[in-house]
Amino acid sequence: MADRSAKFNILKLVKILSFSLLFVVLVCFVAAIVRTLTFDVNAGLQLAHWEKTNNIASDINQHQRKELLENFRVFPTVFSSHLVQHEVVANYSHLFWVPGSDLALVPYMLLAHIDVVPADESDGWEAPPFSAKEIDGFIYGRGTIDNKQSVMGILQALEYLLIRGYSPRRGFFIGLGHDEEVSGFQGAMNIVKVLKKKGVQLVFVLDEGLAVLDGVISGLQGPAALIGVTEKGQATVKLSVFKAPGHSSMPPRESSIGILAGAVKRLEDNPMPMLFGGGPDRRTFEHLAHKFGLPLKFVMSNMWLFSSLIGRVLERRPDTNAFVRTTTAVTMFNSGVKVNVLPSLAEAYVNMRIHPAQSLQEVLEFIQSTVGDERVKMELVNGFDPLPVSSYDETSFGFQTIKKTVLDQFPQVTVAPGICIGNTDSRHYTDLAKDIYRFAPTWIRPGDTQRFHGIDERISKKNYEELVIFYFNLIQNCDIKELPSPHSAGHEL
Ligand SMILES: CCCCCCCC/C=C\CCCCCCCC(=O)N[C@@H](CC(N)=O)C(=O)O
Ligand SMILES: [Zn+2]
Ligand SMILES: [Zn+2]
Repeated sequence: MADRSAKFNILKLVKILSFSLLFVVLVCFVAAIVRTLTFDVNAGLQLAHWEKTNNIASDINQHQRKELLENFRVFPTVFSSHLVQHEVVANYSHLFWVPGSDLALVPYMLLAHIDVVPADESDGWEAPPFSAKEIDGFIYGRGTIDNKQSVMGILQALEYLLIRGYSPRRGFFIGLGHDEEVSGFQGAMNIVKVLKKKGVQLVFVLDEGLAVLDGVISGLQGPAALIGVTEKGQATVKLSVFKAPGHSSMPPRESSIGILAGAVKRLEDNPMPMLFGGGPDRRTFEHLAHKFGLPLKFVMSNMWLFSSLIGRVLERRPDTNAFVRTTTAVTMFNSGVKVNVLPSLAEAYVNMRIHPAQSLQEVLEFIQSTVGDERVKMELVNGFDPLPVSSYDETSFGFQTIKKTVLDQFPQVTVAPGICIGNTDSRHYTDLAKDIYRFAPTWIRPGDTQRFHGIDERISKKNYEELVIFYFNLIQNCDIKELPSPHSAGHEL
């Protein structure tokens, strides 16, 4: 009898538990649906009352459109205006200072770099890489999207503003580095030294980096302007194996090349863990969530449940994979001088880009344990941690002013914070500015991400003009004394 009653009680308990579980699942499901329908972390300041400082119209007439392309190198007004101070730093880099009329306003700084990575026409370019040849409305050439578009865009915008009688209320600096592609140790670092000596502090810095992605994020309706609020860290590690040299007719069981190749293969076969979901990468997708159709909108609005699923999808393509983990790239491999000599030394360079959720130290430990062979020596050539995350809330002057400028010009775009997957000169500016952003409105469409440091780097004439207008408007927008209050959104009668 007691047995039957115990059995009955257990059955009852199981029933109650099942119902409770079902109830909890149901509540979660309803909450997730409600969240999907209402989720929009990106409503922002767009409806607020912005002080109007962009009083000079940005129209470019037919004559100027022609001149804009012809005068690709010439900015006579910038270099002759009494408003602009210019100095050459470290022999080749340029620093400009345009003082503002209101000394109480903290200046900002625009950055770009004039150097480029090498390019070889024989790699298969459609046009010679230093010809700036125009094909179907695109200018082909090394540097057109990394980063001459910003160098020229900033200077051309300033040229137009000065011609049209502009003088800023908020002062600003322009820094054009000459060695960004080899880490900016001369250009950016010396510009920073000059500014530090003058005691300069900046309200924000805007450098190259992310872009307007159009059709690059699968499922997103419309283009996304991702503003880099941090950038990945980097570790360049040299791996080397020494072995006694000798005659190739009497080889040992393992050569220095073979041992090193095994180490490199282990690194490629064991990617660093997928880390999507903990930091600014998650915020990117939360900002974009309302621009996905169902069922993706449901997924993006409920990152607490689906972040690992999103990460798994993003890791499938090299450009989006870079967003979700520390990447491993073997970029150089050297050994051997003659076909019948066993080489004593084999060397390989591994370039890792460190996700914001990891540190340089963790990455070095990972390489060591993955290589797992004492014969392979490891040397850190250059490395640094991921950069601090800049502000992107509604009180963030730099982020909101850049966002407004983007949205005024491209209303169809959704703006979101992002992680810059490459490195920039701006990483040397952390002592001068708390807020550093990496963005230019360069339009990147499917297939374009491979053009960075690759073949057929190009920019459309239309996009170049848009860049000029962007900087033209941004400079004027920065003249506001402060951001509007988020509560000033217009409801008055
Ligand atoms: C879900 C988001 C997907 C993100 C897709 C990636 C979009 C790609 C857009 C822009 C490409 C990023 C290029 C960043 C600029 C890199 C500048 C550069 O090349 N820097 C050198 C500097 C150096 N030597 O350290 C670098 O190697 O990083
Ligand atoms: Zn660059
Ligand atoms: Zn580059």
